[in-house]
Amino acid sequence: MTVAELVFFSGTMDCGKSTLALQMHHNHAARGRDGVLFTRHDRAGTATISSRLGLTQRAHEVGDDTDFWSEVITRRTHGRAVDYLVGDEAQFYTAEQVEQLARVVDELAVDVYAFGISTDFRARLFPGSARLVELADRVEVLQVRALCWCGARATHNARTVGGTMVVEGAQVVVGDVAAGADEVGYEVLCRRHHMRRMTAAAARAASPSPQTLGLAPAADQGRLPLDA
Ligand SMILES: Nc1ncnc2c1ncn2[C@@H]1O[C@H](COP(=O)(O)OP(=O)(O)O)[C@@H](O)[C@H]1O
Ligand SMILES: Cc1cn([C@H]2C[C@H](O)[C@@H](COP(=O)(O)O)O2)c(=O)[nH]c1=O
Repeated sequence: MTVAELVFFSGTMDCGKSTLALQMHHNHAARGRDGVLFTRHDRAGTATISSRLGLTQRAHEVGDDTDFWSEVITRRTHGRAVDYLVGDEAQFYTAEQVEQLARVVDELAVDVYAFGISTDFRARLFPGSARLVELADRVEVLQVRALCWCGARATHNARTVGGTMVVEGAQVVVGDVAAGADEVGYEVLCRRHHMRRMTAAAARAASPSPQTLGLAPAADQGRLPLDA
């Protein structure tokens, strides 16, 4: 008999979190464990967990009024086992909801696997992610590396409009890394380029063909492309 855990699987956007969430659910369900899926504000729409690899699955949409303790108790009262919860887009959960998740682990012996980005476009922790870092038994960084345009490991999420990084705006704006030219989008960057606000488009503008030369743009002067 293992002790239940609260695990926070964290990484930048587009590093495979939702894919792993659905894989973990599949593997646990295949062994007869009873799990419940939750998400909040998935790009693909309400009450959905979607992976860029093409998997999608229905899930329960978390709202401000969701109480994870009640969610488990109600199901158990109706005869379900509820062995584990999978929570995607956990950065959007409230700090109080993360505390409910910790209580579900400790007092109801339910495993909780939470997936989300840690920091927003300004490199500030989301309140839900901050509480997860504070309370989780383990924080797991995903093994698949999302890469900055320079080839370094991407560690930060930039918000872009037409390829230009913006630093003003609401903390929550649902979007994707593959956004159209005039849309609000996102791009993953290493810290160095996040702090310099140097997106791929900005790097191209600074030096038209850095990849051809095998050198970082002059304005950047540093790591070689794909020197991860
Ligand atoms: N066409 C593709 N071929 C192979 N892998 C892909 C493709 N598109 C996306 N991926 C993989 O899917 C990952 C994104 O998975 P996803 O679960 O949607 O990420 P997250 O939930 O972290 O934003 C990418 O990092 C990449 O490894
Ligand atoms: C950086 C940042 C991201 N978001 C949104 C954008 C996406 O809808 C999700 C992250 O989804 P993914 O599955 O990890 O790709 O978060 C946001 O609202 N605010 C931000 O600062």
